[in-house]
Amino acid sequence: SVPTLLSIKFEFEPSFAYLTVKDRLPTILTRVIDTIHRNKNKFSEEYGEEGIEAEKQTISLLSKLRNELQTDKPVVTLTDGLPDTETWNKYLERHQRMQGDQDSVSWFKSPWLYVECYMYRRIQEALWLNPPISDYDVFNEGKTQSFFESQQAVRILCTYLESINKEMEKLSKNQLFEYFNKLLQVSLWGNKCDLSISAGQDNSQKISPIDGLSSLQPFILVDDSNVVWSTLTGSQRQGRSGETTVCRLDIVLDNAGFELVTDLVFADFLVSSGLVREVHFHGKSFPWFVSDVTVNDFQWIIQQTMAANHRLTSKSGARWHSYLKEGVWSYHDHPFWTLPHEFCDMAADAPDLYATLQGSDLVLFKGDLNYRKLTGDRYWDHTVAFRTALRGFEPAPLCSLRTLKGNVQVGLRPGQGEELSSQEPDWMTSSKYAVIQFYSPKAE
Ligand SMILES: O=P(O)(O)OC[C@H]1O[C@](O)(CO)[C@@H](O)[C@@H]1O
Ligand SMILES: [Mg+2]
Repeated sequence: SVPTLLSIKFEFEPSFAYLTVKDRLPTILTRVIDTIHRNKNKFSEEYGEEGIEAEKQTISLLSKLRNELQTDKPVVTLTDGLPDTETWNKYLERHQRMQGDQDSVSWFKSPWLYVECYMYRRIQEALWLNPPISDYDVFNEGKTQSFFESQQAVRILCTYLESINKEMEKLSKNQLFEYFNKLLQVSLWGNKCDLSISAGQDNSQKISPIDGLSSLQPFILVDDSNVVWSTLTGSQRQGRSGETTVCRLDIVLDNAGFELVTDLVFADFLVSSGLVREVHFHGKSFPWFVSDVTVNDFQWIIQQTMAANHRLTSKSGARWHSYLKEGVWSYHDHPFWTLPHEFCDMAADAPDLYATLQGSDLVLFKGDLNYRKLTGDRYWDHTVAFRTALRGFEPAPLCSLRTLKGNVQVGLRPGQGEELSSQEPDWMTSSKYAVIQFYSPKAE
């Protein structure tokens, strides 16, 4: 049977979920309110009286939201009348029906995944109800700052990439496999740099992303990188016999800043090496979970890389820009990614997006939130098969690249979870451990 959803006050207090809602979410909200207030003059310069009024109204809505959260008030319907508003309100109704009455769905008595996603949607509602500051990205400062504070690591990575590109033609398959593995792991550990777990505090990349890889290897609990490699090379082989079906890769992105650079470097290597013909990137439709990538972040980081006063970094940026212009790379967003839904609901609730992913040869899911949605954020036993936890979500061969920052992990060996719990009680939430976890419906 399917285990229940992770809730906030279920097992024992303080759970990571409980501490998230009790401490980190209010901290994130306070930072948002502070950011808007600090930009009061900017809004009045840009929009005059209207800007000042919008700032005031938005802050009062966000203060009300923080109070509702901290006093465990019932979750309320959205009122901003946007395309996904009804979906959110229906989802609330569904939970209210399941829990029996209107007021039972409250901040601390609801599934963790739901209320955490709901908070970011409510932040957006507060802005969307107050044009002209509707499109203001309350997390932009943190995202740009974390990028600038990762500059040294960005340069090291682009220098490494350019050195590979220089000798690409001469590389043997084994050498190609070595570089593939390294850059896959760099993208994996890039996921440590999310600003939600740090409640907006600096969480940029300080150490060299390449040199540290071997010391991090023992912390990869599930490593399916070999199957990812054979999936890519398998698809390519068909291409080489003249059929034009070489691999299409989709990357469901997570955080902006350094993590996005690691994803772009990996995608660049796969295209330059001929392992992949095209890459489709999937981002969020609005600012989400503090640091998740939006279209503005995606374009900004490529521009910043192009404009870098470091020759090899700007060379990489220029190539990325040309990939976008030529259509080798494309950026997409879909409202489904900013809903609280488990991915096993995608085929029914977002059939267009499911069909899009079915056109891919491999879908990479970056990060912890995507993993929680892949597995339904439920109390699965650690030894349950990844396929079981996916509950029918199998649009294409897929792989999660995730550092553990939430209380769900499946596909472990018998005893592996218990052993980790005995050594480190917070092994699932410290982002010290990671997984490269693959599943292919084709393999079944
Ligand atoms: O950016 P990521 O890897 O999805 O991490 C998001 C973080 O936010 C959380 O929701 C906790 O607030 C966890 O999922 C994770 O710790
Ligand atoms: Mg994130």
